[in-house]
Amino acid sequence: MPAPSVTPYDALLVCSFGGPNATEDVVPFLRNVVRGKGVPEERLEQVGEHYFAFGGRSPINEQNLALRAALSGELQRRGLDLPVLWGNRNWHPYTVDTLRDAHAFGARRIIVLVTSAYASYSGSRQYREHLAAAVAELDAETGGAGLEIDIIRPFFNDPGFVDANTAAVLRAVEELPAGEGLHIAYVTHSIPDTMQDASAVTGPGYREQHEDVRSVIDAALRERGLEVTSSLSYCSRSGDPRTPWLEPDVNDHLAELAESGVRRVVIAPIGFISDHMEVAWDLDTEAMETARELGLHAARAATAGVAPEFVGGIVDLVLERAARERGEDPEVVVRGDLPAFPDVAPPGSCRMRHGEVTGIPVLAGPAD
Ligand SMILES: CC1=C(CCC(=O)O)c2cc3nc(cc4[nH]c(cc5[nH]c(cc1n2)c(C)c5CCC(=O)O)c(CCC(=O)O)c4C)C(CCC(=O)O)=C3C
Ligand SMILES: [Fe+2]
Repeated sequence: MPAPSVTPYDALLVCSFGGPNATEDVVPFLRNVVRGKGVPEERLEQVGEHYFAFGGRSPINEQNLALRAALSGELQRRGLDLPVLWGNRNWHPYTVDTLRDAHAFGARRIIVLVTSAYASYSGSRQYREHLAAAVAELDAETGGAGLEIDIIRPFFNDPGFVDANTAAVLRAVEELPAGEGLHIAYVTHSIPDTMQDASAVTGPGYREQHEDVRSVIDAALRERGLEVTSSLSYCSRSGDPRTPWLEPDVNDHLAELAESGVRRVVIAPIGFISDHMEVAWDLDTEAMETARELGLHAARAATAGVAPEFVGGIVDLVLERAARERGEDPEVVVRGDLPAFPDVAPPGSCRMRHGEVTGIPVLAGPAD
């Protein structure tokens, strides 16, 4: 077996959503996020209040810095020489600025970790539109920067991600008092039904990807003798209230669970990789309060964050892709029943945003 190598890459870019750092950032950040999206003003004001309640500061930036440091540490531990960079879609440091610096320092070929585990318009195609725009902007500035960018495939079924989530659910179960009626409420970000349908055109859809992870974690719990029931519900719905989004909402769902005799519940945010605002507000603040009001014992499972399994899995994915780019045929390991997503998805996948087909240029990459 050849020695692990990051060739042909010059850098790993962590490409994330971004979030405000201070009160005065909140409104311009939100404007960036919803530009052209038709999110009603009342919803924006509501979400603004969530950020203001946290002093105008999203936890997401510190979490991405921690992830960058953990990835750097793991690469160094394995003797791999690959700088790790960070850039965002919606707030500083913007991807284009990070890429401009990387290019000035001589980077030409960059592998990108998009910080969404699941493929859908929001979690994959939109990042590819964003990266294409950044590369085009640099090309225009430099008369052809010649940056080549590859994106790591969606990693929802990567052993590192799944194992980190399994371990987190097990720890959360231990926080609950002993007793009957244990339910694992897996939670993810809701998306419009049209976005769900589009995610399922060329491969397993967004919901189906989550169902796959749910069944792997359930099986791991049962293997340890835990009797559980489980479900998938959704948080953070946005948009026009008349537009259908994936349901049930986690709060409504908790009420149904309490009604049906569930007494102990683990809220497992498998849709998110860190405890950013959706988790801190929609789950830790709102859903946990709902659970308390319903008299449920509830514990929130940790997100993957910088769990060693997760970080190690991402480095494995970098090595896997690098090997393929060198023309080798590396082993590909997944958990669950779904296959690994292709490096470059078939044309037409995840095209639908809110019912309209987007005509925005994209980089070749996962989910299209
Ligand atoms: C699937 C999905 C993920 C999960 C995958 C992933 O992890 O990436 C995700 C993550 C995130 N979403 C985030 C923030 C926001 N998302 C919004 C709006 C929207 N999200 C959507 C989908 C998703 N979003 C959609 C379909 C919309 C409607 C508008 C549109 O079509 O795009 C809005 C506008 C206000 C509102 O209406 O909520 C905000 C502020 C943050 C940062 C949090 C922080 O600051 O800590 C993160 C990580
Ligand atoms: Fe979002």
